[in-house]
Order: sequence, then structure tokens, then C-alpha cells
Amino acid sequence: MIVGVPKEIKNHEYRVGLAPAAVQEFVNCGHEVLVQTSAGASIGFTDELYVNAGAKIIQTPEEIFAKADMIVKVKEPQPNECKMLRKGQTLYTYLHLAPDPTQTKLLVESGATCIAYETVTDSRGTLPLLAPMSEVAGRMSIQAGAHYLEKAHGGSGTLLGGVPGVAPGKVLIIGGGVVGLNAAKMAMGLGADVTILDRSLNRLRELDDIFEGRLATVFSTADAIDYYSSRADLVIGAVLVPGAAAPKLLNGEHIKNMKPGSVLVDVAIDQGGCFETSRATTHQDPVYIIDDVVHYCVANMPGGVARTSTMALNNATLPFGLALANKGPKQAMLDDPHLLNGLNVHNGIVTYKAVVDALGEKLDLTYMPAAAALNC
Ligand SMILES: NC(=O)C1=CN([C@@H]2O[C@H](COP(=O)(O)OP(=O)(O)OC[C@H]3O[C@@H](n4cnc5c(N)ncnc54)[C@H](O)[C@@H]3O)[C@@H](O)[C@H]2O)C=CC1
Ligand SMILES: CC(=O)C(=O)O
Ligand SMILES: [Mg+2]
Repeated sequence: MIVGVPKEIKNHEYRVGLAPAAVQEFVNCGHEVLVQTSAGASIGFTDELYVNAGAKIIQTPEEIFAKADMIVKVKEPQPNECKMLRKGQTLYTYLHLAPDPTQTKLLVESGATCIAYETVTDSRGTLPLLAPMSEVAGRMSIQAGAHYLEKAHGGSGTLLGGVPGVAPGKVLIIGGGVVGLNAAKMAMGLGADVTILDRSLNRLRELDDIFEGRLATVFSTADAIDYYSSRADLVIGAVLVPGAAAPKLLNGEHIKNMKPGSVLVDVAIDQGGCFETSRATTHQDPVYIIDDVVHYCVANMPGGVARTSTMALNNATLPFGLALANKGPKQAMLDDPHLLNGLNVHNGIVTYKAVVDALGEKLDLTYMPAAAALNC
């Protein structure tokens, strides 16, 4: 199979779909890998390293999209990339379709087979291709929050760890999954006063065990959200309903009731965001202020630490990517129900129910379960 790796084009996105070490694994299995020139150069993955790994360097994305059987990316394809996809071609990347009607329409029109990293599952019921980036974004969320709590950056001038004689800042984490756990580790490490909300009692039990009772775990009700958001210095939005648009857990009234200079980091923004006032921002222009509350809503946070993130992402995507290339996409998905769960669009058909639930009224979408759609 010919595998194509275009350079990412989203704002300040320096990650790359395959690092040289991953390219070598595909080449060792007999595949041809085309990498766009300078795709990884800014994070130290030079064209020379790719050539040494067995890749062929290609000058333009057009040539890569025209020649490759499978495109391996990081971020969702931008409109001009969607238009280069075709029927019979596989796209393997993050998609986040539920909050994105434009991309969904373009992928349906392309006829391509589109596999979303974020909906591939594993036998433990978790999301193995989302997890590494959630680890990164969860850790970064506290760094970002601490930065914007500084006066010069719009915040209240609160040091999360406090100092002897002054109480630490209060961090509220809504959603105790991978992002939430990693945010909690960083916030606890800084000495902040941390509360974590989740709808899963089992998850709250696990978090209580992990942190040996040193943080507060609270069942996520409307009442708990009212109370804890009004006293927080930093709120991290970390909820997920897989594949679906994020539930809006803080509304405009909650934001008005927050302390002036407090900070929201909406990590769930890639699924549309879990605060009513959230809108996606970029690394170039990451924050805006509403009712004296700083909003940080960068949809590709791990792109900020692209070298670490590329390697972490490749560790998780490589085995599934090799299966797709070695067996062919259809057989690979039929052999592995967890990979099949990644299929979101195939041959003009939407195969992920939560996407149709979110967008079915806006777009004229045809839904079919993934296994059946693969026979179309
Ligand atoms: N902005 C960015 O750059 C990045 C964003 N993300 C996003 O972060 C979000 C969280 O991802 P993960 O932690 O991996 O998901 P996860 O599935 O590990 O955890 C989500 C948690 O939210 C909880 N939850 C669901 N509804 C809830 C509610 N109403 N109240 C409280 N908790 C609720 C679930 O029980 C679960 O424990 C996702 O939208 C993911 O796509 C992940 C990486 C990077
Ligand atoms: C998960 C995601 O949206 C990212 O890593 O950019
Ligand atoms: Mg206020």
C-alpha cells in the first residue's frame, strides 16, 4: 500500500502523522511511504531522517493525496484537504465530526473511508488513540491555567500552590477521565486545592484511590457545578461522551457568578466545548474574556508540545495503522471490532451514530452501522 503523510496545516500545528521511526515500521512491512517535505522539520524530524527511514519526500500535498491509498494525519482535514480525498482512499486521523457540520459534509461527499482516532476503542472500554493526547492536554491544561491566572495575562493574580500563610488556589476539574486525571496530577503537584466532578461513581472511587483521598471527588450534579464553579480560581472542562457533542455544563449565569479573573480551560472544545461561552481558539490567539473570566479553548493543545505529542500519538496509532496497511482497511476493521468503532464515514455513509444524532437535522445524512456499510 502507498501511505501518505502530508504536513499539518492547522494553526500552529507542528505534529506529524508518522515520525521517522513509525515510517520505518511501515517500510519494513513492504509499504511505500510518501512524506511531504518539511512535514516534521520544526520538531527535529528532518527530511533526511525520513529518507533514512525509507520514506520518499514529496513536494506538495496534492501529489500525496493523489498517490496515497491511505492518508495518515493528526488533525481533522481542513476543507482544501477534504476536497483532495477520494472514494477508495482511507483517511486515518482525528476527526471530531459531531460539532463540525462542514467537515462532515465534505467527508461524506469525498466518498473516502474515514477512521477517527478518537472513537477507536479497546477491551477495557477506553479510547486508546485519544488517551495519549488527553494525557498531554490534561497536563498542559494546568500549565495554561496557571499562566493565565497571572495578572499580566488577564487573571486574578492567584498562585495555584499558594505559599505558607496563604491558601492555595482552587481548581475544579469537570470530568475525571484521562484529561481529568492528568490535570489533577499536575494541579496536586503544584499544591493546589483540587476538586474533581464526574458522573461515574466507579471512576470517582478510582480517583480517590489513586490520590489516596488528597483531592475531593464529587458526583457531578447541577447543584455541585453551581457551588464549585462559583468558588473556583481555575475550571478545567474535561468531559466526554464518545463521538458526541460535549454537554454544556456551565452556562452564562455560571460564568457571571465566577470570581473576576478566574480562568476556564475547555479541553473538551474539540467536541464543541462543555461551557456555553466557549468557542474554539488557536495557539496564536488562545484566550478571550467574558464577564471577567478568561477563556482558554485551544482545540489542538498537544500541538503546543508537538515533539512529545507526535511520539506519544505514534505509540498508540502505529499498531492499528499497520493492521490497516497490512490487511487492507476493510479486512482490518472486520477482524477488529475496536478498530471498526473508529469508522465514522465510508463511501458517503455516516457509520457513527452519535454523529448522525448531532448533525442529522442540519445535514441530509445516511446512517448505517459500520460493518454493514463496509459492504457498500
Ligand atoms: N483540546 C485538545 O487539544 C484536546 C481535547 N481532548 C478532549 O478532552 C475531552 C476529554 O477526553 P478524555 O479525558 O480522554 O475522555 P475520557 O472518556 O477519558 O473522560 C471523560 C470523562 O467525562 C465524564 N463525564 C461525562 N459526562 C459528564 C458530566 N456530565 N459531568 C461530569 N463528568 C462527565 C466521563 O464519566 C469520563 O470519566 C474529549 O473531548 C477529548 O476529545 C483531548 C485531547 C486534546
Ligand atoms: C485530540 C485532539 O483533538 C488533539 O490532539 O488535537
Ligand atoms: Mg463574575
